[in-house]
Amino acid sequence: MFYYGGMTPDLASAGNAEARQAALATLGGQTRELIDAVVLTDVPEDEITAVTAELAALTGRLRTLQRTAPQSFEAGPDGVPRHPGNAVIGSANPHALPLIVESTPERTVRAELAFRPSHEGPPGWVHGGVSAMILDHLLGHAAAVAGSPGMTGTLSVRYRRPVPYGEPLLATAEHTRSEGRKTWVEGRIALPDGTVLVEATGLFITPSGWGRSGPE
Ligand SMILES: CCCCCCCCCCCCCCCC(=O)SCCNC(=O)CCNC(=O)[C@H](O)C(C)(C)COP(=O)(O)OP(=O)(O)OC[C@H]1O[C@@H](n2cnc3c(N)ncnc32)[C@H](O)[C@@H]1OP(=O)(O)O
Repeated sequence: MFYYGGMTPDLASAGNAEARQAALATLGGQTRELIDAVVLTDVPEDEITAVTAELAALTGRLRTLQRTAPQSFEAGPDGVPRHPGNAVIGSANPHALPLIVESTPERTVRAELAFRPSHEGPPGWVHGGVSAMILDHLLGHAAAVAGSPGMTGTLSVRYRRPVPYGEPLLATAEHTRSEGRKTWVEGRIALPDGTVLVEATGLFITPSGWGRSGPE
């Protein structure tokens, strides 16, 4: 089994932890809704001011108790690793889509996704850095399922066509080769008909301190 640091199958407190993660995921999802509402809102200025005041109060309530340690990778009840704080897959992170990555029996990875209005770069299209972030993560996941978890050393991205938001897309990636601690991976984001919009190659490096099971 592949574990990143801090991901421990602590079954004793699993029930409470699950309830808390579910609550945080719900908060994360509601905050995503808020972010998109802010991006798209056309309400009058006095309403903007009133909502801002309410949000400041809510922010203060959450800030009364803040954790200082990062959220770690952890095993979910189904044994699948998850990382609630992650910027790409984190259910509790409003910045995350969140991406849900599936592995295939051939050890490739895939994720159905739809970008949101808050991911806009050029007007009407997704920001190139956001596409790169998604591909970085997906390529890293492909390296991990191939047995070579690592950190991104190099990521090369080719933007073939503008990426729409609010439409279903498919991201896929696969391991191509490994040499020692270095692993090369390829991936792409495409329309449902297979038209490739963005493609990437990445070199992932297993840091010298890691075993096959991640940081030690
Ligand atoms: C069952 C499974 C389920 C799995 C389910 C969970 C899945 C979970 C998925 C998570 C997916 C996360 C995907 C996001 C991944 C990030 O976002 S990682 C964050 C971005 N990247 C970083 O922050 C990396 C920062 N850099 C570093 O930490 C270090 O420079 C590195 C990359 C670890 C390398 O350090 P090092 O181990 O000391 O490497 P070093 O000994 O200097 O060099 C080793 C070799 O690599 C080469 N190299 C080193 N750096 C580079 C570089 N940047 N470019 C090219 N070559 C390089 C060297 O030339 C050397 O080559 P050789 O001489 O051996 O031929």
